[in-house]
Amino acid sequence: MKITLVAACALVDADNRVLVAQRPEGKALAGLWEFPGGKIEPGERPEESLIRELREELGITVKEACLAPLTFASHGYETFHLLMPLWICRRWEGRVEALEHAALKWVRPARLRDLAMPPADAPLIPPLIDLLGP
Ligand SMILES: Nc1nc2c([nH]c(=O)n2[C@@H]2O[C@H](COP(=O)(O)OP(=O)(O)OP(=O)(O)O)[C@@H](O)[C@H]2O)c(=O)[nH]1
Repeated sequence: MKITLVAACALVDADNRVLVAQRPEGKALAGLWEFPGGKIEPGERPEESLIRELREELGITVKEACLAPLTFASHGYETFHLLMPLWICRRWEGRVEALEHAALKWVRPARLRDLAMPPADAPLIPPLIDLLGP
């Protein structure tokens, strides 16, 4: 089974809310809410790839020093196994915009449980609640 490496980020605002982004129509898992990020391309370090994805998807600039590793997801999908480290980030430049997603929203960590998210993401929620509160 092929392992796909994806770098993802929980952006956290001053009220300890987390940004989630809705996957657009036409893509796998369309309509589900995910953490911004994407596949790590050959030759890229994971942090570089995450910074690139945050710029492409949200239009923000993130410094590597502002990324802190939090946890990871390991999940077997039908055609690949996803290994997805999750960083958290509280500082960035610019204002988030849905450049590639259908919508964005800021949610309290405990409310992530009420959202339709990819199956890989469920184990990411408790560490976020532990860190940020409900
Ligand atoms: N960014 C992100 N991807 C996630 C999350 N959960 C999860 O299962 N994934 C999976 O990780 C992969 C992310 O790849 P991607 O976003 O770069 O690629 P994609 O499916 O849009 O397709 P692409 O091949 O056209 O780039 C997808 O298979 C996606 O379903 C998540 O919270 N954030």
